[in-house]
Amino acid sequence: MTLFWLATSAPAVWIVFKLYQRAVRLRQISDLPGPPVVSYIWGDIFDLKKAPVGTVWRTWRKEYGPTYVIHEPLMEPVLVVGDPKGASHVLNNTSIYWRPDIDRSVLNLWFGESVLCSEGQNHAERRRRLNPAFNSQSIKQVSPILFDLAYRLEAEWDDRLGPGKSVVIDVSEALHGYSLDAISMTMFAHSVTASDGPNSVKALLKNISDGPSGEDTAANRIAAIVIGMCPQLLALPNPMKKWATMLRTELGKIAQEVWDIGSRNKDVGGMDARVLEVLSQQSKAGVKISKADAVAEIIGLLFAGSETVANVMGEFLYEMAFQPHIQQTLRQELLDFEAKHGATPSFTDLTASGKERLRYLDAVTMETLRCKAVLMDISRMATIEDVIPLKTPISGRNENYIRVRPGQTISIPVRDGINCDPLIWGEDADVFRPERWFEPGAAERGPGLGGILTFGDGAKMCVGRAFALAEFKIVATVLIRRFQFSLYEDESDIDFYHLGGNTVKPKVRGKESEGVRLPLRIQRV
Ligand code: HEM
Repeated sequence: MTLFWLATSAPAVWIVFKLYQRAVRLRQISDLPGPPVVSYIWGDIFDLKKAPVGTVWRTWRKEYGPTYVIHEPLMEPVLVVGDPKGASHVLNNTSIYWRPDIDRSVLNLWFGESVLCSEGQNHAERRRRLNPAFNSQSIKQVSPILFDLAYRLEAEWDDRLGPGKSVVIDVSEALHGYSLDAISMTMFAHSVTASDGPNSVKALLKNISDGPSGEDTAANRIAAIVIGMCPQLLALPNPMKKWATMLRTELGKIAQEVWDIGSRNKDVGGMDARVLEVLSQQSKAGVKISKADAVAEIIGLLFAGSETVANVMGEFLYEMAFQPHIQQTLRQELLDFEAKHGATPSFTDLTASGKERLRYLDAVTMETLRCKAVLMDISRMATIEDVIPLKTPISGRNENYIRVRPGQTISIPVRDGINCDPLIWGEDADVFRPERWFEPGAAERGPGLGGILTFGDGAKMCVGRAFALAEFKIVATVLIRRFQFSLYEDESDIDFYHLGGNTVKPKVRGKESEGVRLPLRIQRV
């Protein structure tokens, strides 16, 4: 009887305890400004996710200032810290602020135990192991592969053009293929696009990045709420798990194969294996790296390193089509370089600093990263009580700090947030204007690398940032030098949405149900 009573009442006690903790957190920040609650059951989050980029977050920042509160389902409060000093505090105190439990559980389900879902000492060790694969020397070594892939893309689009004057291409799909091969052929000596099987890895990754829970139905919302309260339930059968299992099986096969080959060979068929190389070197030096560990890192890197870069490059091309004068100025800089040096820019030219640098390309790159950050926000959860210092006092409170309780979720808005805050970037913060990077002190204005939070900040700052920058500049210079991009008259209105794996992706306005697409008209220069 006692056992029966315990078994039936334990879940109820657990739910009451969780709700009590929530009420305490809510009370702590309940007098903060923020949008009126649209629904006590669903909170603000579902509507927020459906809104096109550039709408809701911006309105809230204008109305409530940089620090305010919004709500997840069942009134779970989320503290939005769009204050640069507060954001730095949160991102740089990794012992206090962890990635939220639900994020880590989902990442673990998708990839296994990797750098993306680890914390503390475990995270620091995993990070130390990966860092050498992504340093500048390593990226220089693999840059010829990145150039080859960019020329391959150029040739493919040239073929599509044929004898015609112009052609409309969905650039988002092509760029996805480029970025997947870029990471797999340089870090794992494997071409993902060449190995398209029945469960194509490219399609699987795309499924995950587009969001397994796709449709906004009441059933999916309830499932999200229950899983959010108890991430362990992700272990039960669910559509996300089905995809994750497929992804891990397919990528796992590749990862195991490349791990075996990579630990013996350095260079495989014109490809490289920088990650495998650094992991196996350390393994031989006595650092404990199991095959399962290596496989999880490989899957995680393929995911984190492909769709992010593809999306940012897609948005760059769209902006160039939207602002032809910026496209032309960039092209002219590249043509002038070629005329002066008798060759197109090499990797060294693209990464040069000081007088030697390609000044406008650098400015366009930084402005793209600032305005087109692929992550809407970075989430953290306080593990202990803490006080977050703020630069701008909270509206109506006149205090330049905020006290948070353990378990408090914090959202640091990046896109439409700190990266485009008028208090940091001036009244035209929302405008894509590369020239702002010629102004003195531009790179020190905000928190994070180069004054922007696109790659995060602190110990969890993006490990692949230099690699991503190299890919971006190589593709941008090869394509802009060769093609002119313009808006496709029939489908020129593109909206960007926060989708799937937390990244921003394009959809044609009025044809949203057709999924992620970015059609652009392309002509030879
Ligand atoms: C433009 C492209 C990219 C953007 C905007 C981007 C953005 C980010 C951001 C904001 C974070 C920090 C997340 C957090 O603090 O919770 C991050 C982490 C990470 N990124 Fe990237 N990323 C890009 C490209 C890449 C590439 C090319 C790779 C790998 C080749 C990569 C691998 C990772 C990994 C492994 C982490 C986790 C780092 C850690 O936890 O220590 N990313 N990225």
